[in-house]
Amino acid sequence: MRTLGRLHLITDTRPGRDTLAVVAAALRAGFDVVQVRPEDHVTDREAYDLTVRILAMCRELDRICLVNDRLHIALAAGADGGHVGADDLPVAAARRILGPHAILGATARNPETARQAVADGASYLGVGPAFATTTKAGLPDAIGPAGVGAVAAAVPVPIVAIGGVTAQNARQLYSAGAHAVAVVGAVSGAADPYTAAKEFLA
Ligand SMILES: Cc1ncc(COP(=O)(O)OP(=O)(O)O)c(N)n1
Ligand SMILES: Cc1nc(C(=O)O)sc1CCOP(=O)(O)O
Ligand SMILES: [Mg+2]
Repeated sequence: MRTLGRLHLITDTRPGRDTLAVVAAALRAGFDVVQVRPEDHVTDREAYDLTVRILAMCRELDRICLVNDRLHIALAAGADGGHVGADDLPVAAARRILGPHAILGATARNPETARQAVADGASYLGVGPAFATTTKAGLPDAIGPAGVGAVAAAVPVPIVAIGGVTAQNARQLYSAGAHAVAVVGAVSGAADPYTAAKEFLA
């Protein structure tokens, strides 16, 4: 299995966002991983086409490409793995589908669910919301760097902190034990996504 990078871009396909241009800018700036996260209303065909295009961009620069929720699309496109949360396939089922070598991320918000996800086959955990965010509705309260750190201390797999992450607060999350951060709005919503992505590298 490939080493998981420390900067993950999650795609933003909301109206008004230029998804592919943002992905290109983040990859050019040095982001290591792109997670394709189609909106729920997007058809499988559209999600597949988006994944194929983003996967090609990742392959060109030898970066990792994951697919959120829709593991059949990850497999069909030949992506490196997928990510599941509480409303998706259970982690053990996701592992069976993806096979033993794929990267499989699972959302965990506390040490107990984190340990279970790892026992079930997760190779990394998405942990959050680290800070308040408006990108996704219905999330629980932010757990802060301390909450991220508590999960990191409980499991032996890499922790990817998510939710409200900016170039300014990312350091707190790495210091708390996160291996990586995952970002939507701080790059996608920036007037200049390339410069915004570069700020994370600094
Ligand atoms: C790295 C990472 N962490 C958490 C999530 C959230 O996954 P999930 O809880 O399944 O919510 P959706 O993204 O599917 O709305 C993630 N995608 N990536
Ligand atoms: C998709 C998602 N999942 C989260 C979780 O905590 O599970 S937070 C989130 C959105 C992250 O977007 P932004 O970087 O703009 O805050
Ligand atoms: Mg999900």
